[in-house]
Amino acid sequence: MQPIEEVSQDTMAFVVEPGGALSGRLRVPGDKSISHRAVILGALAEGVTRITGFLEGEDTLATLRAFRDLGVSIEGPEGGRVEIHGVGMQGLQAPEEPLYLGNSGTSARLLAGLFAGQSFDVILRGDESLSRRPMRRVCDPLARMGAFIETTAQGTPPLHIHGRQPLYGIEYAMPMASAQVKSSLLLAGLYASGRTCVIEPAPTRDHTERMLAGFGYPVEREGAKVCIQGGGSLYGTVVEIPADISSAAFFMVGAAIGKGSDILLEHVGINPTRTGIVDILRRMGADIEIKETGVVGGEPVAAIRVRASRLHGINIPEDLVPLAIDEFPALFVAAACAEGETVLAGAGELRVKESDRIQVMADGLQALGISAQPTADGIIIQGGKLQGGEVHSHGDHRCAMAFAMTSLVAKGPIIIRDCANVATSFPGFLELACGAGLVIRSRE
Ligand SMILES: O=C(O)C1=C[C@@H](OP(=O)(O)O)[C@@H](O)[C@H](O)C1
Ligand SMILES: C=C(OP(=O)(O)O)C(=O)O
Repeated sequence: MQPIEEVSQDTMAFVVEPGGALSGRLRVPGDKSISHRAVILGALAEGVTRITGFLEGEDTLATLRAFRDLGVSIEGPEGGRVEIHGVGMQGLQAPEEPLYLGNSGTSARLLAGLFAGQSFDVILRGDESLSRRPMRRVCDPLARMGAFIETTAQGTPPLHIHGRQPLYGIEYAMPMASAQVKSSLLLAGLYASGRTCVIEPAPTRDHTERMLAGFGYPVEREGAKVCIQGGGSLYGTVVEIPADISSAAFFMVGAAIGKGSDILLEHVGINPTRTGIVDILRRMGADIEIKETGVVGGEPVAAIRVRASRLHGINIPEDLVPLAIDEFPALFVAAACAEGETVLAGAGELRVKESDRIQVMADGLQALGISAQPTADGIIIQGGKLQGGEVHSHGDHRCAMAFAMTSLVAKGPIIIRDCANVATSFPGFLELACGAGLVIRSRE
């Protein structure tokens, strides 16, 4: 295995030229959340799991590498295909070294839950950004289940997860709407005695629950409460992963704002816990057509057509926030191009993602001449004319790709700094964006 580059190469910039329009048919890479879960459950299953559409991005490759380091035999990925020879619930082996998870919060939080129930110790580490992400949100409830996990004094990684701790099922009402926290506890719950129940303050993505069922593990849902009984088994299966709506989101926004644009995004996952972007853009006046084309791996998929239209500012309903949580950098760009004011509140979680996405986007939009006022848990954006200029993504993949879309309406060239992490969720973004009509190149 190649040595892993632990210090991010923060030198890569995108340069985008003004103008252009998006057109054609695009298929963005596989869903990141579903790809992580397919590897995790495939590794724990009895028998072989065959995955297609796997996201070959750095985040999901970090999860895959972690299981190889725990003795799981995994073939691929090659063209999105991965074959996992599951070792069963008790078959993971102690890793020789700490596991390096790069930029991936999902890997750190989900694996913390899973490893809490093992018979060996594991240390989880990450890059600069992951080393700042809050982990008490999983470590505290896991401790209530009997886990023993050490963090830094700030509650951040590295995480030292001590094995050989008997776990007990609990009922936990999450203080924040987080699919990572829910999934972490459910994975620990597989190893706990009794029932583990998680209550959500608002619906969050439910890929873990759907996929557990797909691997033959019963999951009960009663309203906002999801429960599993520990001690069962998972069975290898076939998992077809749809294109990631969070990656499609950049092109949805680009097509909505770019004069003359008309694109068709193919085979996109439209799980209702992920489609907040569609609801919000439609409320802003976007022209979006959705043609459901089937269900793959327990997830609904669709072709999404977006044509340019005049957008107007809105007050974003708070109940849509968890359903569009990763799409706000792109939505802020839509708001910057809309007529009037867009107000977002109840989205404090954006401040603890790969970057403080409220501040980073506000700074960037201001640098491009837009009035963007951060608040404690949101932002107020006045639509206006975007100028050219220089913005900084602070190593945040979603901010980098969102800023790239501003070129469709900007008056001058834009330099976006620190874009290497785009590969964490969207390998091939530059080529796909170029092919669709964005005038974009990278610069070292
Ligand atoms: O469970 C998941 O796969 C994810 C859940 C969300 O995080 P939170 O659980 O922190 O909201 C999201 O932002 C992240 O990109 C992926
Ligand atoms: C927040 C994200 O991912 P993670 O939490 O896995 O780093 C994201 O991809 O936008």
